[in-house]
Amino acid sequence: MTESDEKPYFLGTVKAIFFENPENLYKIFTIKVKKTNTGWDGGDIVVTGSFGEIVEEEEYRFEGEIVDHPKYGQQFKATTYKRSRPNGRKQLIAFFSSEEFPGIGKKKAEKIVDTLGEDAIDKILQDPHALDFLKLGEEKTQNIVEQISSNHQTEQVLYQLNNYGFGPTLSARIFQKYGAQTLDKLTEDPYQLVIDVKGVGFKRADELAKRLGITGDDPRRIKGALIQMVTLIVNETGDTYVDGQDLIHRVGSILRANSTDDLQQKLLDGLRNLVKDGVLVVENGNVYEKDLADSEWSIAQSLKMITDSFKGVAWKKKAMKKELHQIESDFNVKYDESQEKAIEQSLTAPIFLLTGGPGTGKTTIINAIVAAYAKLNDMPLEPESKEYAIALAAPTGRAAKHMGESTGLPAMTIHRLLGLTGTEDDEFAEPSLDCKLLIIDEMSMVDTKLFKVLISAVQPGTQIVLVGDRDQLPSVGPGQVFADLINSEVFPTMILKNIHRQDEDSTIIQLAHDINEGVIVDGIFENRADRSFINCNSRDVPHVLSQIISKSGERGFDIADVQVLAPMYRGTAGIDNLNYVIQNVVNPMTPKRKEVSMGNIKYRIKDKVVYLVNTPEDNVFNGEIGQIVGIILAKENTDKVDKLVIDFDGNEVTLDRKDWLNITLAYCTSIHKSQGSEFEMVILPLVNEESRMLRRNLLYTAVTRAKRLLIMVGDRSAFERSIRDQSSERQTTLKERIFTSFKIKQPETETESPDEEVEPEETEPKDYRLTLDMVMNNAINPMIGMDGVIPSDFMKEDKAV
Ligand SMILES: Nc1ncnc2c1ncn2[C@@H]1O[C@H](COP(=O)(O)OP(=O)(O)OP(=O)(O)O)[C@@H](O)[C@H]1O
Repeated sequence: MTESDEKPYFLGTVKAIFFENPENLYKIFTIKVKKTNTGWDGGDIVVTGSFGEIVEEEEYRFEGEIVDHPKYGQQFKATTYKRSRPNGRKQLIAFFSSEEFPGIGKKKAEKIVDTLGEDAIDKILQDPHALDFLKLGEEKTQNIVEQISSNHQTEQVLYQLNNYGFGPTLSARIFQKYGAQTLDKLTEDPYQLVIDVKGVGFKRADELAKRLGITGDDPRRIKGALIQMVTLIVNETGDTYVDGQDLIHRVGSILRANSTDDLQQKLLDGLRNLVKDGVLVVENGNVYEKDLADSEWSIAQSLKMITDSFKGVAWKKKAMKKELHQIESDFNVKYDESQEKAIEQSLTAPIFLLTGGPGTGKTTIINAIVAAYAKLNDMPLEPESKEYAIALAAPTGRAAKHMGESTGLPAMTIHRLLGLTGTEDDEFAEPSLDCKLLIIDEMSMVDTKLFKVLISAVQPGTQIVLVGDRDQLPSVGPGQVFADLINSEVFPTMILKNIHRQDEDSTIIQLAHDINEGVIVDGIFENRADRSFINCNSRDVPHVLSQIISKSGERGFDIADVQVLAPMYRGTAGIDNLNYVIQNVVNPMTPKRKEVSMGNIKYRIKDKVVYLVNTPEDNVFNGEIGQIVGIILAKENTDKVDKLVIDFDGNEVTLDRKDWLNITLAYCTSIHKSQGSEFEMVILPLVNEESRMLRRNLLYTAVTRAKRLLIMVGDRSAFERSIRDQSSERQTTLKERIFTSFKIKQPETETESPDEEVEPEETEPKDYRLTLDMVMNNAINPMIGMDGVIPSDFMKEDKAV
């Protein structure tokens, strides 16, 4: 279709930008066509692509291709673009006097063109002092020069990133990170991207490196592979460190293609340099991301500070006993022995841990603690009052809501409490909490990094109560903070065992407790009033689920109360397919309905969706479930953008298309995501194909989400396997950090004989672990971690290895 060998292009003036994603620079706008080689004669055309700054009413040249969008028809998908330089005196005067350059009116613009001529722009780009004659003052002149050159640079950089194969999102992130220096940084060391830019992995950096001629065992390549592998492994396993031997082995095999005999030595050198640069930490043969290593130390030290700064309580034990009796009478409850002890300990200890399965009274105890604390400390239980200093928080929006409802007091997500945004900015946040009593619910979901920020924010003298169920799934992010704190036995802890929920017909809670004990009871697959099991293979799961859901209405369940929980996204019985299937059963498309799509997902009014990020400004948080109540198409609103209106439990939020990546369908969600939420009816499909995921804590977590009805579907053996297989503990060193900070002698490990003096290793290293240890032991300052602040130049005294 082109008239010449030139790439297809359009030259035209931008009329209206009607979509703009600030995160990835993706834009959609129309242009008034001035010239093209495509033969297009359809008038204005819609242009899409990722662009730096695009100014309306300005002229650009776009290269790319015409595509046929299934819904919007023919558009021009631009891969590169260039702002047309204003041409001739008239255009140049209009350019300089435009709104882009405040302070320059028509007179001054004329003066610029008269003085610098028609190549004024080039002259300014080459010589930042070219405009000095205008005598606008240093700052103003500089602003104008920067504006002109930044337009110029952004275009160049994005063009080059596109050539390097980066899509719009990554290009934007890279550009935001390095700015004008992007191209220099990339050519110098493309692997630095792995460290600096989220979303760039080793493979991507490696492809770029290859184009730049960096291959084989180049130290930069080794460094990139090491750092990426550590991140990959900790996120995959949930451990806070990686075994050094394993790391060297795995990285070695990635780089194998060009391996040389001394690759191993080079890997160790690479590791040492990363330690020197403060990116990784090595200790006892284990390799940590610096941030995770620091977080563990920081947690331990904060806990110690909180413990040390607690000066005891101002009231007598007798007063507490009396108050508890009063509360029992007010709440009409008689606490059992362990519950009573839990309340007493939480009121008298600086840090108290409370764990228990469903129905053991955790919420009941939180209520008692709050009431007793307020009374004993003469604090009004009125959040508006100046003296009120209790903070209640949980890791998810739903859990926080539950906490708020059951206490009648304000409760919020930990992110909100700390003023975190859930974005990369949080890395630099240093929040401070001014409460006197802090209670965290669903503590098992809190990961190492979040707990570090939370506990660092606590001020001396604050009392802390951490509540959760240690047998549930651990946090999504690395670490198992709650389990580690309990296992350390450093803090007073109560494990609640008695089930108090009084419902005669309820067998779900007992089932959950049996599962937790690893007991495969005879009755598990028998039908009861509140639970049943349907045996079928994975192929039949979608069909069986459709049937159950169609009939759930007859049993009095609204679809909002029915939640399907599954372990994995892929597969016939996976979350993605089940969402698709269920949506077509409960909310099918009909010819007159509105429907919008994002990727493979279609959205209709009434669809159940889940929010995937934290947006405190809209009061919606990760994991919250809502319903689509409105679809406003681009042509129906002045913003010219498709919008979804979603009702999150009374909080209506409007999401522009660019934000739709923050939601997904929620008829079926992952068991991991369901933590901290409860549902009237839970349908739980488990099949043998998911064997990699099937563990006791997964099944236990899923079953404990069901309040009134639980329907288990799938392979009987998949359920049995889940009950039998306990997940292995995550590897962390938080407990050891706590022991060190609290100066507690570490228990001897099993391999060491307590009677024998361990002789220092004198033989030649036999394996990677010893080599690594030797290398690193020479390199590491013996004070490493002792104060939680590891100086970045601690390798300065480094000896040659
Ligand atoms: N000592 C008690 N005597 C009588 N009833 C109790 C007692 N403790 C708790 N309960 C009741 O048992 C039920 C479960 O208690 P609660 O909700 O506090 O448990 P939980 O551990 O928070 O459970 P879940 O995690 O499932 O929410 C509630 O109805 C509560 O009123």
